Amino acid sequence: MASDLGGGSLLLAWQLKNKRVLIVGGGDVASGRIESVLVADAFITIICPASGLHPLTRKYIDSSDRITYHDRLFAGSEDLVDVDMVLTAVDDVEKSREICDMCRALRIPVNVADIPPSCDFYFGSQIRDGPLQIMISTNGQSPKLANIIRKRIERSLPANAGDAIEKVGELRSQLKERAPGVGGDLGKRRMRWMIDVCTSWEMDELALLDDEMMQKLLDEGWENNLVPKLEEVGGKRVQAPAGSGGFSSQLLLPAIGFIAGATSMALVLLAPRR
Ligand SMILES: C[C@@]1(CC(=O)O)C2=NC(=C\c3[nH]c(c(CCC(=O)O)c3CC(=O)O)Cc3[nH]c(c(CC(=O)O)c3CCC(=O)O)/C=C3\N/C(=C\2)[C@@H](CCC(=O)O)[C@]3(C)CC(=O)O)/[C@H]1CCC(=O)O
Ligand SMILES: NC(=O)c1ccc[n+]([C@@H]2O[C@H](COP(=O)([O-])OP(=O)(O)OC[C@H]3O[C@@H](n4cnc5c(N)ncnc54)[C@H](O)[C@@H]3O)[C@@H](O)[C@H]2O)c1
Repeated sequence: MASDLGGGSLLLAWQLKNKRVLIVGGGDVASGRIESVLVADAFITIICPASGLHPLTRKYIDSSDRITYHDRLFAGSEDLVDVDMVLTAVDDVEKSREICDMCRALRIPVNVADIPPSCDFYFGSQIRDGPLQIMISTNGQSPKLANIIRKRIERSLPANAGDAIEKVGELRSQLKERAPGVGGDLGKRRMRWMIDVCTSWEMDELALLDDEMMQKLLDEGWENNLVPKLEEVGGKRVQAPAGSGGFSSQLLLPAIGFIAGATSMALVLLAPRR
């Protein structure tokens, strides 16, 4: 119901590839920002006196060709030219506010680590497993609880979710090459078939897909509008070690854990603000 909506933030997977991110500050918090931004394939400029660099920040500067480093204090709006995003993590509240005001005037999205009202977006506690990305946000209420909840969710995830997603991604792109086009009846059939594959195969089975199996799945499955089983495309289930409770319980327990993790995350994300 529309009247129940509000009080949250927009959750997105922001595509930063080859965009320019300015990080002001080089301490502990900045080093975490650098990692988050490098994962997203952006170009980074760091402005911070060398005396304030955290060892991790120094390591990133020395090892990444995506980072341009300036050994000085933030100089003013000339540092904001051609910048797509600004992250400040400095121990100087007045300077932080000043940088935020300049960014807002230039309409550059900005995050100020120590002043939530000066943030256009917040960071969150992150889980990454290949293409799987989970962010836990408490919408500014309790970063430490976000960190604790992340650890619980991490423990409950299926071991090979990242592999399964990668394989399904490959299958999807091969299917789109075989049956190209956007929208229309073909698009609907493509989506229906992908949904059927993902729901009728277990996560462990999807993680086993190789090129040959994908080819068979497309030749025999997609072309005939059906979903063959793992064995029918030449795959073999991995035998559970003796005494482990067998294959189905091996799959079932992580699945229950995942649903619990996802539910707890949803509860956190949807919890009303105080
Ligand atoms: C999730 C995480 C991501 C990351 O930074 O990468 C993150 N903070 C993390 C840790 C952490 N931060 C702080 C503590 C000390 C304990 C505590 O205060 O709880 C710890 C815990 C620790 O260090 O273990 C202190 C703190 N944080 C903020 C302020 C300013 C303020 O609130 O006024 C103060 C000083 C408060 C004061 O002076 O008292 C503000 C923000 N911190 C956010 C994110 C955004 C909201 C996230 C959300 O709503 O969930 C937001 C709003 C802005 C932003 O940073 O984007 C990362 C955990 C990653 C992980 O380990 O998994
Ligand atoms: N958002 C969060 O998760 C979070 C967590 C902990 C602390 N904080 C807050 O974030 C801020 C940064 O924390 P930190 O632990 O990285 O601090 P820090 O002291 O380790 O680092 C601050 C850095 O800013 C640099 N700096 C100061 N003024 C500058 C300027 N004008 N131009 C360029 N660089 C400048 C310093 O040289 C230093 O490298 C603090 O105010 C802290 O209270 C935020």
